[in-house]
Amino acid sequence: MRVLLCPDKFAGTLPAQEVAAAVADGWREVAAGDDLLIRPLADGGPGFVAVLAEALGGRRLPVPTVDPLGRPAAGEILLTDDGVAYLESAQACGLHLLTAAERDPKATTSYGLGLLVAAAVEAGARTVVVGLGGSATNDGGAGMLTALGVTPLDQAGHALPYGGAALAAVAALDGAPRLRGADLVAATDVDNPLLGLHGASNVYGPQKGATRADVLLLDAALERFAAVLERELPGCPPGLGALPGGGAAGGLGAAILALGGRCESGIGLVTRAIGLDAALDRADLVITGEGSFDHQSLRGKVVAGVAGAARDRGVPCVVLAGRVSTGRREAAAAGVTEAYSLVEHFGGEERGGVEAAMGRPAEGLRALGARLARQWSR
Ligand SMILES: Nc1ncnc2c1ncn2[C@@H]1O[C@H](COP(=O)(O)OP(=O)(O)OP(=O)(O)O)[C@@H](O)[C@H]1O
Ligand SMILES: O=C(O)[C@H](O)CO
Repeated sequence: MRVLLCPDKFAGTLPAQEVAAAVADGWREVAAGDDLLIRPLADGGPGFVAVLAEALGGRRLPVPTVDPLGRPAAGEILLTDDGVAYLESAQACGLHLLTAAERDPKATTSYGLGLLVAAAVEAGARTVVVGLGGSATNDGGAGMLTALGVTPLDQAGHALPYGGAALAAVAALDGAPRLRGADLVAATDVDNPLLGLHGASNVYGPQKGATRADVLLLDAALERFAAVLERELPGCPPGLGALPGGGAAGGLGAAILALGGRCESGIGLVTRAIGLDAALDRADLVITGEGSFDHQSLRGKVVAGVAGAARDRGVPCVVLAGRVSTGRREAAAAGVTEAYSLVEHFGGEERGGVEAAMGRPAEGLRALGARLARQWSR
């Protein structure tokens, strides 16, 4: 039997590779002879580089960088033989790098991502693919641009402080981007535009700590910044504020577009790179999953995408998640055959299941892997 294991991360508890490895361990305890295809997934957010490194090979280069508050952070670039560098915004801008009290998109900066891009260019990359998502920043990529040699200035010609709020005073740019002709690609987790009701500040600002008043201020500041980028960067497309993907990672998508780059779907890029379609064609059972399997998952691109693709091929698809809150019927309509939760596995919410699920996720996934093998292996 051929089983395809292609989970997303369990945000906050386990990276996608460890989810897949734990389920595989459990399955093999019961049915060692089965053929397990392990293809962890990512959508541009945390884990993008690690997932691609496993699938593509190449050289992993550690690069010291800074976090959204300017403190040292560990970054990494994946360099492949064909001159493509892959890096991820979450390593420098990630929400997971801050405590809840530190979250403030008025002040957080994407400067650290600029250091990673600069290092990729320095290492000779001809194309730099930047995974976007899971960020704590809403600075329209202003910090990244600064690290690449383009400094936002106020009316008096002074460099602006870091953070999204300062862009309310942006009037001009100084300098030219140091990219040595490299092409930029944003691999985005969402296709929201930079501005407006569906834009970065309104939709993702609150999860980064923005109040209602902050959201209004940040959206207006980004509008002003977009006008400056359009006016001063020769490669910037018109109508920057409305372009799909521009609102990913607090407007980093728009900054990459402004530098003459393009945006594409992160999960689309990852599934192509790892050959997911071919793996699905060969599978007798698909196991996917994520931290929280909820109504958002059914509209999202990772788990819903896998389940839909499995259904199209008539292959059963099982979801394993930390918690499950979808109805059976709506999950079935999306192509999900069965869904299991770690919280239930550990006895349910009333019996300490949440603490156990959060504290010992790999143990629970191993047990669920064994249970699925007992049920499905033939
Ligand atoms: N081991 C676990 N046990 C129980 N719940 C978990 C576990 N790991 C993660 N979660 C829950 O899942 C949530 C994260 O959901 P998930 O992994 O689906 O990502 P997300 O936040 O929806 O981000 P994305 O949009 O990138 O998928 C956490 O906030 C937590 O509530
Ligand atoms: O980082 C963010 O702002 C969200 O994940 C959307 O890209």
